[in-house]
Amino acid sequence: MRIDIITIFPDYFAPLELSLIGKARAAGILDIRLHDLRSWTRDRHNTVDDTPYGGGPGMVMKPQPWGEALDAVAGGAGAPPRLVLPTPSGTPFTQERAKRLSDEPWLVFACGRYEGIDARVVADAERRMPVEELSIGDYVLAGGESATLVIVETVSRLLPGVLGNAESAVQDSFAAGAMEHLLEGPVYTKPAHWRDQEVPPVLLSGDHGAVDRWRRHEALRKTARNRPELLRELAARRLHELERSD
Ligand SMILES: Nc1ccc2ncsc2c1
Repeated sequence: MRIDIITIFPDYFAPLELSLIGKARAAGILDIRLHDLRSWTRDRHNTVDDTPYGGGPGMVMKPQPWGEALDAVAGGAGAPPRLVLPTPSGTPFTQERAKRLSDEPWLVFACGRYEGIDARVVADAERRMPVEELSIGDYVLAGGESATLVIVETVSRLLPGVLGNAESAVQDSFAAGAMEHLLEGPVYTKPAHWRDQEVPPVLLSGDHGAVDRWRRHEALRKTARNRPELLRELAARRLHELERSD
């Protein structure tokens, strides 16, 4: 997979040289390219923003640098990339959406700042490529860079060869499988006794069936406490499956 990231803060993406993603880049599994949006500005101050039409607070990112950046990065011959625009007003980014993005051969991320990017940039891009506006949650960030890091990490770890055998076997909280859609319960490692706390005896019992039951019970408890709506969705899904099988 090729990933292009257009941003005014290329250094923000230094973490993509580390760990699993850094190794995947070195192995040629991932081709991540960073582009400084200011390279496409025309004034001596490298201006990328201006005041919003219609008034209001903050600044809006100008269309001209973005239009020319997307022309240069995504405008070549051949199949266009999918443009991913992280924005608080986007559709929710989920593991399911990450799986779909991981099937794409080429993604381009447009990292907006300030109050956002002039809307004509997306309208212009949609004439040449699919565009996906994604939100990673309902809170205030300074821009799209941290969201892009989250999306790139989530998508990249799904690519063949990125995770080692050990990691890929891990049942992440939201991965498909026996605990699908449940949160992970507590985990333990050596020593069995630490600061007057014991590891739950069932985990030392060697009874794999009992361990599985205990883990599912703890996952249900954690989900009921922290994300009760996931349990309601799980119950509704199971009821739907039962009704279909009747
Ligand atoms: N403030 C904010 C919240 C969510 C989000 N997702 C992608 S960019 C962004 C920015």
